[in-house]
Amino acid sequence: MSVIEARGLRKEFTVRVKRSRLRREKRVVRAVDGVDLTVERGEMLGYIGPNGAGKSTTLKMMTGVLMPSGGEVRVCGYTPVPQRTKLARRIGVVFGQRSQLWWDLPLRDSFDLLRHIFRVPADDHASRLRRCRSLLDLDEFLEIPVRQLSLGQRMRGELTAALLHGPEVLFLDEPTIGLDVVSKQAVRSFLTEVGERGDTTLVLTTHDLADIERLCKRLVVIDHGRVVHDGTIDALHARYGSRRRVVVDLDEPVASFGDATVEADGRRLVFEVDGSAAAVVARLGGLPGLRDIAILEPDIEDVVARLYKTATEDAP
Ligand SMILES: Nc1ncnc2c1ncn2[C@@H]1O[C@H](COP(=O)(O)OP(=O)(O)OP(=O)(O)O)[C@@H](O)[C@H]1O
Repeated sequence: MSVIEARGLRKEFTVRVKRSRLRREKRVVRAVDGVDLTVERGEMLGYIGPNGAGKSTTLKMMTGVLMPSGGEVRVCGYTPVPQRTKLARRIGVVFGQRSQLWWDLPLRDSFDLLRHIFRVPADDHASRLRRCRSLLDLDEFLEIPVRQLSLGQRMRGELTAALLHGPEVLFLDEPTIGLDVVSKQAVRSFLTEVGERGDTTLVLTTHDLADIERLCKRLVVIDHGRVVHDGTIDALHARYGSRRRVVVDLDEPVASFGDATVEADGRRLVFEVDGSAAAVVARLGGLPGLRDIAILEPDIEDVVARLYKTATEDAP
């Protein structure tokens, strides 16, 4: 069953652009330009795109913060803006740059207030909070006012706050932005656990592609407000002909070796292979001074960079 349905979803902003000292012109920015999207229950969807592509605007329309200029969107069966209050009970939202917590209150008090606002039965609240406390290590800062928390601690608090009422869909806009590696890992492991239970749909925007690789099977790429890819990460690699690389380091330089690219003054050979690297490795036996061999999987950063570049070149 689909929990999100968008058809021809559009959002335009009218902005005033300074043309000269006295002249200002109105310009229409098409932030989201006809997005079609269906998301099924339990999916973990990565929604990515370059800066200004329209990701946050899409999420804002899906969560009832912004009214679409055109098209349709339904989330959990509701039309987000007019049915915002009902929708709020069914979704959780984490916007990395904004907080849903009470700045001056200890984290625990924010959680209690949310329980009352969403009228969550005490047992459900307690069991969800217990789970978040253990998975996100909240105990050491539960009693500290939110304004004194580090970014990583606050983000763990935000995730908890977004989940305490048991939402069906969790919207996450840049949830790992600015976090150190340990906090990033904590957030990713937590979201993996949430996703694997299968009852919460995750929609995640991020510029950190490691988040996507770790969490999302399906990737939707948007550019200039339009969807330019919708499919698995593997499909993206296949579309852009990503290949594995065998990198061979040598003690002595060589001028050439078969179809390898020679780098580092002849001390490094790089082979590109489709599928198994065994045949390349077998050919290396006769090479003198073989120091090291590494097999590198296709890099999602490279593929996505190519995709953004192509999409920008094709844009109207
Ligand atoms: N309130 C607004 N008024 C005018 N223009 C806006 C407004 N909000 C967004 N835009 C414009 O709409 C476009 C899409 O912005 P949006 O924030 O959705 O992009 P994004 O993909 O989330 O970008 P980023 O990765 O940089 O956060 C941009 O050109 C932006 O300048």
